[in-house]
Amino acid sequence: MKLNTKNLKAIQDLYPDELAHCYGCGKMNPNGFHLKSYMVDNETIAHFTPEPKYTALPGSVYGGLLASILDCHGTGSAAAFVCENENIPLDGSINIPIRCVTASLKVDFKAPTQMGVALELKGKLRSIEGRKIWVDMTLSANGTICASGEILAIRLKD
Ligand SMILES: CCCCCCCCCC(=O)SCCNC(=O)CCNC(=O)[C@H](O)C(C)(C)COP(=O)(O)OP(=O)(O)OC[C@H]1O[C@@H](n2cnc3c(N)ncnc32)[C@H](O)[C@@H]1OP(=O)(O)O
Repeated sequence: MKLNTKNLKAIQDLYPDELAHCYGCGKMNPNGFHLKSYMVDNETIAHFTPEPKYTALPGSVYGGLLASILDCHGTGSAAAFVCENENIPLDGSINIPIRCVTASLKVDFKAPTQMGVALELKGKLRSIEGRKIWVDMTLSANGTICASGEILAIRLKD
């Protein structure tokens, strides 16, 4: 189902400009994917429609692309969950002061991912332990979960 983002701020758009050059999600990278993740009811959600050049077998999406967008959805989700935990607003009133990078990313490919449709990524917080944030993710096409992922994101020191 299409997410109405009219009154929502993308987590990645709250990164300060100097930290927004990531190929997967940075708003300052003119050649990147510009993945945008949103916090909705204690879970994170993003939609992304791959271009046909990211083909694996004809009609299905290349797994490396799926891992890339799960990576960026995961770090964005981790930052957002820390913000929620620390009552830092995600409404765009400030840039978020939390920076998280990927230490570990696991992806299980469960079914071929159909090309030509909007993929839906969801993230749920598993736990926060000090600087370590674990997020569980799914990636669906047409309502079918095609991949699941788990990320360990590390909050960078100030
Ligand atoms: C500024 C970012 C803005 C947003 C950009 C979007 C990012 C998009 C997603 C990406 O592609 S990020 C790029 C890919 N990732 C990297 O390049 C990270 C490379 N690794 C590092 O820079 C460091 O290893 C890292 C910052 C993750 C950790 O180094 P630190 O010196 O800050 O911490 P430390 O090594 O003490 O680890 C902190 C904790 O995490 C644990 N840890 C670190 N790496 C781990 C690992 N791989 N598996 C399991 N645990 C791990 C480590 O054991 C420790 O646990 P404890 O606190 O319990 O002792």
